[in-house]
Amino acid sequence: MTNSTSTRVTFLGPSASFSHQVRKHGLSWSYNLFYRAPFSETCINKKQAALNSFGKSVKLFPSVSFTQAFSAVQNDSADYAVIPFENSTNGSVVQTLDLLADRQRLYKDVTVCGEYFLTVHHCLIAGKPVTKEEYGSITKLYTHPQAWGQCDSFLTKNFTGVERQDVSSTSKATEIVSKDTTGQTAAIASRLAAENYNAFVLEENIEDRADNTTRFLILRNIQSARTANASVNLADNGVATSKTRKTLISFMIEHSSPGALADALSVFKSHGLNLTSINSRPSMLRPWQYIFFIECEHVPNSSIHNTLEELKSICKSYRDWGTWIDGLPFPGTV
Ligand SMILES: O=C(O)C(=O)C[C@]1(C(=O)O)C=C[C@@H](O)C=C1
Repeated sequence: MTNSTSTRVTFLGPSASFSHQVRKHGLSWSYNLFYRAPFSETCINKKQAALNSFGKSVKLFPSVSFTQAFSAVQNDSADYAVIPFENSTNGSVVQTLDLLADRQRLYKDVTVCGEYFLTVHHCLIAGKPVTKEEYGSITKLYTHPQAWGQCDSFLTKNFTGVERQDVSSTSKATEIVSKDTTGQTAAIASRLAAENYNAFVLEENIEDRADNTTRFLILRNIQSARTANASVNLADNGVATSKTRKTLISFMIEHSSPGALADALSVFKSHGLNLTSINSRPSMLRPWQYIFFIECEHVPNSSIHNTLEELKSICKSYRDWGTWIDGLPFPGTV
């Protein structure tokens, strides 16, 4: 697929999805991933230097689904995958949580090694110019399921009762509507996607909130020697050392035991660890049993290992998804 000297990064395709833009805009995640002490502190462009020090060029390739991106990391055909985890307006990306639940143990070597926050601005896009007065001619809308909830007010105001078609990505939605010159279909996607598929932006910034932001996780294969140096290196003495770390774990508890979840959570409390997210998905073993996902933040070189060992000892099943450098530029901001 690509030559072995390039770093292979997969994203939700086709071109110009938001996942793709993480890599286009987001050298900073590669900065966090690839930052290693050996390169010169005097480099003018440290981000580029980080990439150079990694010694590889980056080859991007699209996956048709998040499932395919997870598989690409597991079977070592991608070094990294960029996967949306949560959106500040619409909440958790359930498809991603279901892959992280990994009920069939298909992704046993997949681990999280970084994160990236992308401000997401949506546009209404069509294959021909349509004025606001003509919106009534649009009978079908296309986008990724996550985007509907991010543009709810706009859709309620302008497109109540109009058919909605889920598609695999916002860029796919744009590709579809770009071929329709009747003015009867429209997509919700980025301006970049409209430009990429020569489609028309009918309206910009249709998201409910101007601060609409999606957090993406960066995945790698824990067995891969190709990316071993890119995992969060807790021994580094560079910029990265001072930044907060995040750790994601998934676990199941004994559901019939009263207080089992409270016991699990109190492990974090007793070690003074702040939880930054908590999610659950059905276990699929029995109705009303859940897999829980917890993220906590901690300072470098903290006793996180002891905390996790304690948690593991009281859980029915347990998985450590990895530790990475907090991607927020400043606490509480994006
Ligand atoms: O469809 C895309 O463009 C994606 O990258 C997926 C995705 C998501 O699943 O959250 C990413 C960012 C936006 O929140 C909307 C869609």
